[in-house]
Formats: sequence, C-alpha cells, structure tokens
Amino acid sequence: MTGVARHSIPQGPLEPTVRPATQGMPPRQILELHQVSKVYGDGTTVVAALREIDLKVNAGEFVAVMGPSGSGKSSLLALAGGLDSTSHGEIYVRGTPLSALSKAERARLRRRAVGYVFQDYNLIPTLNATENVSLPLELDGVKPAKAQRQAKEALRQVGIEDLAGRFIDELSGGQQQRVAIARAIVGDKALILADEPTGALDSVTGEEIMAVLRRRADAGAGVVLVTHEARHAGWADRVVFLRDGRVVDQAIAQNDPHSLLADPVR
Ligand SMILES: Nc1ncnc2c1ncn2[C@@H]1O[C@H](COP(=O)(O)OP(=O)(O)OP(=O)(O)O)[C@@H](O)[C@H]1O
Repeated sequence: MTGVARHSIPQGPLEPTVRPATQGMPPRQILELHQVSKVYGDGTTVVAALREIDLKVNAGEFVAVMGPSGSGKSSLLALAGGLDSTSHGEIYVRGTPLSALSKAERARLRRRAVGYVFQDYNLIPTLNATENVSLPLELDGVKPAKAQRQAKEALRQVGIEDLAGRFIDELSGGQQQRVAIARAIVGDKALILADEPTGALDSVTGEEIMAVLRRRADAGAGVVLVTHEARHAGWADRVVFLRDGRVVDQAIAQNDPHSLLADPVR
C-alpha cells in the first residue's frame, strides 16, 4: 500500500452537495474586489500584474481562477488575503475595506476570517503538524486544548490525522501540502484562498482535497481556488479566467469535474 493510500481522506460523498445554509436566503458577500489594479516595480521595471479587476464572492460560493502563467492569479489571491496592497481600487472582506485597516488589524482579520494555502506552504519547521495548524487559533486567543482539538479535526479532514505529531521535515511534500490545507480550513474561516493547493498531490488525493474545499463552501465559506487543472475547476460554482491581469471570461461550472474539457486561455 502506498503512503498516499495509507493517508487517504475519510470519505463523505465526493459529489458536490446541495447548500442548505444559504438556500433561499439573500447572498452574503464575503469578498469584493472593486476596480483593483496591481503594479510591481517602477520606472523601466514596472509590471502591471492586475488591471481593473472586479470580482465578488458570496458565502457558500466556490470560485476557481484560471489563466496562463503570469496572468495575475497569485497576485489576485495575495491582495484578496490582505498579504499585499493594491495599487488602485479597493478590496472588501465581509464588507470591511482592507485599506482602512492598520497592519495589526489586517493580521487579525486574516487570522480570524481568512484561510490561505500558500504555493510554498509557509509552514513552521520547528512545530509539528498539529501545532502548525493550531497556532493561528492560539494567537487569536483560543485555548490551547481547544485549538489542538480543532487542528486534529482539520488534519483528519485532509486525511493525515495519524501524522499529527510529526515535524514538518518528517513529512513528504504532499503531506506538508495537506498540513497547509488543514491550517487554512481550521476554525470555520469565512474565506478560504487556495493557491494551487494540490501541486504536490496525486490526482486521487487532489480530488479529495477539492471535495474538502467544496464541503467548506457548502457549509457557508467563500472559496477562491487558483488552479491550472480544468478538472479541479469543475468543483467550483464559477470559473474566472485571467489573461494579462484582466478578467477575460467567466463561466458557470457544471459541478462536474469532467465538464471543462480544457483551459480555454492556455
Ligand atoms: N513581487 C513581484 N515583483 C515584481 N513582479 C511580480 C511580483 N509578483 C508577480 N510579479 C509579476 O506579475 C505578473 C503576475 O504574476 P502572478 O504570479 O500573479 O501570475 P500567476 O498567474 O499567478 O502566474 P503563475 O501561474 O506562473 O503562478 C507576472 O508578470 C509576474 O512576473
């Protein structure tokens, strides 16, 4: 049996489910980008990474962002998560304009409301898997015992609860990626931002992670997934296509991973 199979995720149904929490209620907006532009550098080195982006994500909505390399996908996610500042335009998280927050207030909002899966995981090597997942909760005042319980539940959801006590350098790349995903989903975050969260995973585990994100959206979170994989975008409600920093197309996904035959902008 392979390591992947050993740590495979306890399954609920893999099929997307109906969203009971938000049905029949007016949509609650979790994220809004209003005319957002991002320019890096200056003078001759200037790069316009995002140009006048408008995007809204409601509670319970799963949005996939696709586009060629360099089209601005990671920049969009970093701005949405308050990790970087816009050059123009405004970003609202649960109605709060990020530009109105101090650095400390932004950090607090991120800890409380936003789960972020970084491309390079961003885990702390001196902590074990559980501690990496529970740390943001503890920093936010959750009692250690409760934070660790929640962390273990998040690790269970991504299929690696048996690795809870391992340090990061004792884990494979795929296992580290699952710890990073557990940290993003722990504590019922209102907004989950995931930047290519399955790159180190085999295709079966990748689909299982999509099912975890789908369930978070079905439970009421707003989910934004950056992906190159059309089959992963098939788990989303909506697919936004970027090219050269602009939204060039949007499509309603069929909630069928096989319905998007190819990435049309690649
Ligand atoms: N910190 C930075 N400084 C300067 N330029 C940057 C920086 N971050 C991104 N860029 C540039 O901004 C543009 C958009 O980059 P971004 O990483 O957002 O694209 P992407 O669609 O996520 O690409 P990929 O799929 O390769 O990850 C690219 O031209 C990139 O080189």
